[in-house]
Amino acid sequence: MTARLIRGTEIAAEIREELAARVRALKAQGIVPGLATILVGEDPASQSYVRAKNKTAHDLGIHSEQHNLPAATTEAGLLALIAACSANPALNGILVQLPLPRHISESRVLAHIDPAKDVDGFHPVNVGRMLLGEPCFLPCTPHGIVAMLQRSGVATAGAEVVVVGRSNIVGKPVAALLMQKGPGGNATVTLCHTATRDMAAHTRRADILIVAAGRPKMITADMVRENAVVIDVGVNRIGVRENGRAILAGDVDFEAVVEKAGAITPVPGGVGPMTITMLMVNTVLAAERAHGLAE
Ligand SMILES: Nc1nc(=O)c2c([nH]1)NC[C@@H]1CN(c3ccc(C(=O)N[C@@H](CCC(=O)O)C(=O)O)cc3)C=[N+]21
Ligand SMILES: [Mg+2]
Repeated sequence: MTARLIRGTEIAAEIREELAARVRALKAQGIVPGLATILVGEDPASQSYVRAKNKTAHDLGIHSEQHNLPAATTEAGLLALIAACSANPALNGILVQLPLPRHISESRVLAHIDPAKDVDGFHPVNVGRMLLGEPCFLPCTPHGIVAMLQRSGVATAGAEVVVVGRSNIVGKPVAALLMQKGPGGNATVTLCHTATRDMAAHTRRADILIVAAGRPKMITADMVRENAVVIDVGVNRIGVRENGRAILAGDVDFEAVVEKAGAITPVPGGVGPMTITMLMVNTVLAAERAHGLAE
């Protein structure tokens, strides 16, 4: 049997519809949620992600401003812009697109964002609160994955979840969310990485396999349990079409794994659109919190 497709595009659209109602409720009180995106340099993939974020914000009626800085921007210059955005009451959310140029310290930059406006959930205070299960901004991709599982009826309680990849923006936080006590959590989580011995022995035991390794098609069918739920976080540009658009591949060998899994996310149209939508969720939540309308 071919796996059921978990369509991020559709789930994200459903969430955005609910969000639009919250934006309307805020506007009825004279509140317009505001998002600042900051991009340093001219990486084409980063440019297209940031454009997509601003467009989605605009479509939802969220005020958004895009700051494009040259690659040669100094760290001090970037910190000054972040301080200005942090002090601007019209802005509820600040997103600094990663990766940053090598001469800028990502950790210093992320720690400079007001935690109350850290809609990416990357500030150390939000990372700590997430681990403690306290109110915070959840990082967008992990939050999107949990929302996607919940809305497609995949039970996580008691499930064997295997995460491949230990990045700060996906692997570590998605493992933390799924092991948390409560709805959307309660899973038994294993995290694999480049030093894991016999990775396939772990992945084959997974009821839910989440792959965020950044290696195109690394998960082959023999590594997947029959009827497993497979969440593919990879967005690898593996070539260019004649029309100039990138050819994308996930970290999962989709054509083979779709025949073995019970459910699978496509690339594109899977986790990616969820990531952008959860950023909007956090921006609206930030606006609600700023006006005492949410915890
Ligand atoms: N501060 C920060 N926050 C981020 O959330 C962040 C970041 N930096 N740096 C890079 C990663 C990557 N990321 C993606 C967002 C959307 C898609 C997405 O929408 N992908 C489409 C395909 C889009 C395409 O054609 O490339 C899809 O999968 O359907 C992918 C990847 C956010 N990131
Ligand atoms: Mg099957």
